[in-house]
Amino acid sequence: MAEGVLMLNVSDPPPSIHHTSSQERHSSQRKWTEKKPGTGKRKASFGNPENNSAKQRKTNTSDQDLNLKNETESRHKPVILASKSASKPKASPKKGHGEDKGHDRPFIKTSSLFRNNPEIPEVVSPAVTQLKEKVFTSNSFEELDLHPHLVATLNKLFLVTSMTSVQKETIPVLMSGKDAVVRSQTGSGKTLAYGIPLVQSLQAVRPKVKRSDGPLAIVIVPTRELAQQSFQIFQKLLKPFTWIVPGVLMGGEKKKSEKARLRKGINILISTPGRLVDHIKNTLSIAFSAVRWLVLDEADRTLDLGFEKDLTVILNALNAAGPARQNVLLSATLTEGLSRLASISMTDPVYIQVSDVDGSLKAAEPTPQTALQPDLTDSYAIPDKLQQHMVVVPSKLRLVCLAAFILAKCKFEKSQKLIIFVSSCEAVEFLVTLLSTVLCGKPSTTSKHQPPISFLRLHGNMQQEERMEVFQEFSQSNTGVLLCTDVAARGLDLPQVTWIIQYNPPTSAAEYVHRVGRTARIGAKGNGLLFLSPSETTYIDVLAKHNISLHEMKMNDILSSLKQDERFRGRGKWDSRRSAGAQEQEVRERATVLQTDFENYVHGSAESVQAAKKALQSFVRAYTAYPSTLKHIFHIRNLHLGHAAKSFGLRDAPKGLSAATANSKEKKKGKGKDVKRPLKKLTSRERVASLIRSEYSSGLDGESKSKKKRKKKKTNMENTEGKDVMEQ
Ligand SMILES: Nc1ncnc2c1ncn2[C@@H]1O[C@H](COP(=O)(O)OP(=O)(O)OP(=O)(O)O)[C@@H](O)[C@H]1O
Repeated sequence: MAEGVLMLNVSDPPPSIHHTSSQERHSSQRKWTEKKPGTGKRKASFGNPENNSAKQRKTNTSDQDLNLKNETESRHKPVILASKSASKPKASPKKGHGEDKGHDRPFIKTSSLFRNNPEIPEVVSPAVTQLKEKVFTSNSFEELDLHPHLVATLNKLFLVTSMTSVQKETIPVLMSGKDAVVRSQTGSGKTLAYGIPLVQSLQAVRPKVKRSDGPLAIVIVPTRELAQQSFQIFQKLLKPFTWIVPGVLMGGEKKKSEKARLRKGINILISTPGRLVDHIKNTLSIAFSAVRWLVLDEADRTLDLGFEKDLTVILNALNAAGPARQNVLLSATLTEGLSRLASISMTDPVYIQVSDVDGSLKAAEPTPQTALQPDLTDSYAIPDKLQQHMVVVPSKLRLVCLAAFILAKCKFEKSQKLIIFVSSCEAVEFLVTLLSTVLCGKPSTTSKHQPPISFLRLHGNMQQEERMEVFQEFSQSNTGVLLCTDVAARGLDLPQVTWIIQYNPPTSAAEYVHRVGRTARIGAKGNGLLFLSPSETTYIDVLAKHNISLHEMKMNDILSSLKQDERFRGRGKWDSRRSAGAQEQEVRERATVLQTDFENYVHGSAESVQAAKKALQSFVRAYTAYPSTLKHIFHIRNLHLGHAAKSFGLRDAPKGLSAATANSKEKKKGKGKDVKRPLKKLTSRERVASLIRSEYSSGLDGESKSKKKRKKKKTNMENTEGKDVMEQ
């Protein structure tokens, strides 16, 4: 069996699984059932980091049990969610919730949130020298030998005049016809760094490019939203050059209409890898004989486990058909592994990356050892104005801590726009419903006219049309909260995001960099907050190895913001001159009221209990997907199931939770198509690949389902793609 895979099967005797409320008070020794290779099933008592010694517990037992009966009964009514997109969550509140039944529902007391938690360790973030990269240069686009209409488009449509560092280095290299490997920080303008020379080169082709020439450039990106975003950038860049037609292919769109567009002709083809492979295999009219540019944006992701095969098919198809072409690889986190691909698919590429000396970007001409400088490949440049924070939160308190943070930002501060990264689609669905219902459900007594917080969701299991709607809605809004999976981690340029919250830690330092890079773009300010449980705090050492340093925020400071919200007042009458201990007690009481609200909502209907269990299960499954290099930090045996259950509003750890069953259900739906074995038998690399595929799926798997549901009207894409629209 793979390293430390947890057996949490229904067949296991219940006492082996941790439970929270009454059980935890009596069991000082918690036991997991774990199977070790060759030893058969055995029961083992682990030094669970969340399993406190009696001494540690003493520190947390000062709080009283709270009699919350009056406070918690009928606390909130289910509401229609605040925003259009968030108004359609799957597990929407329905009759049957305790709140609807009012006094009929028996009161169930929330077990103490603040007892039996692991001690929060002292966290010392190692000192690191952060790699800094200058964003802007004083050089203007006029200095380059670009078509004047292209320069005018940049000035008037993109409102940009001076080049960023990565543009200054990359554009001349690509205009000279060379291949390039480009690494520069998130939000530094890499899209235009390849888009400008690409358009400059195609507009100069004589005789003029015709639609019927088919693709001259192929741009591969990992997600549909990024494909759409890149397509829109090309539409703008090509405004003066109406004879060159851009087009996008991506999962979730009607293949038939994509085929028709391919037949008519697309000159700059932007696609997710899976969808392009599908057309290579099934669309006769796709021809690569004219392709002279290949761009792999977010190249490290595109080359990742999940997409490796797709990329091989694409490269083979291009190599078989096309003339010599220019190749470009770009990302904020290109590592040395990329050099391998560069060496087989590129000709003497120029490496462009930040210099550690002065923060400027440098282009390194090919040498016999051409590669990203090994001493720099592990260090990721983080935007200068990005404030990075972390908070250590015991599992039981995660949900209230997240909720308190959201309230602090979105209710008591102005113009805050948050992205919250969560490890699974099911958990995103569940949390959006839970948070929007509980946090917006009860009218505030202090601010009656305050608009509700807008919660949106984005993940790989959503219908394509809705994904696009959410993406556009969140892009255009000035405030709100987007809960999402890593499907939104790469490349998306969402304006004015003020906070990135990583509620579940990412599976690599590179993913950390991309997630947090959705804020502080192009010289703007931004903030990041990483949630870690006490057993996960050594993750900061992993990040430090990549020159990433975080400042600690205290959980209690976040929770204290609940004091501003009268809805969570509890039963206490708090004196303004009270002692520090009394203040702490007030915070605890308010947090408990909020947790009780969550639990009352969840246990108010069988449907929401089911949704919570599903979300918990998917969280556990995602926890098994951390790569083996991080297993010493994120090991499933470190999870306390009862405490984790609380963070999904469940009063107790559900029985019969299995890390494997979620995967087998996914199999039936056709996800993880390359992996035939049950999840528990997969290697950790395969588990990561399987999860990545399901998140970044090009949409082929979901096609039949989406076909049934999709309306007949033409999609935005079909209406806006192509010459006709660009001429409008
Ligand atoms: N020269 C420039 N001057 C001002 N703004 C620019 C310039 N070039 C690009 N931008 C803007 O910077 C933002 C970020 O650009 P882009 O999305 O290309 O970054 P990126 O480096 O690809 O980021 P990521 O690594 O996250 O994909 C965009 O809003 C873009 O319009």
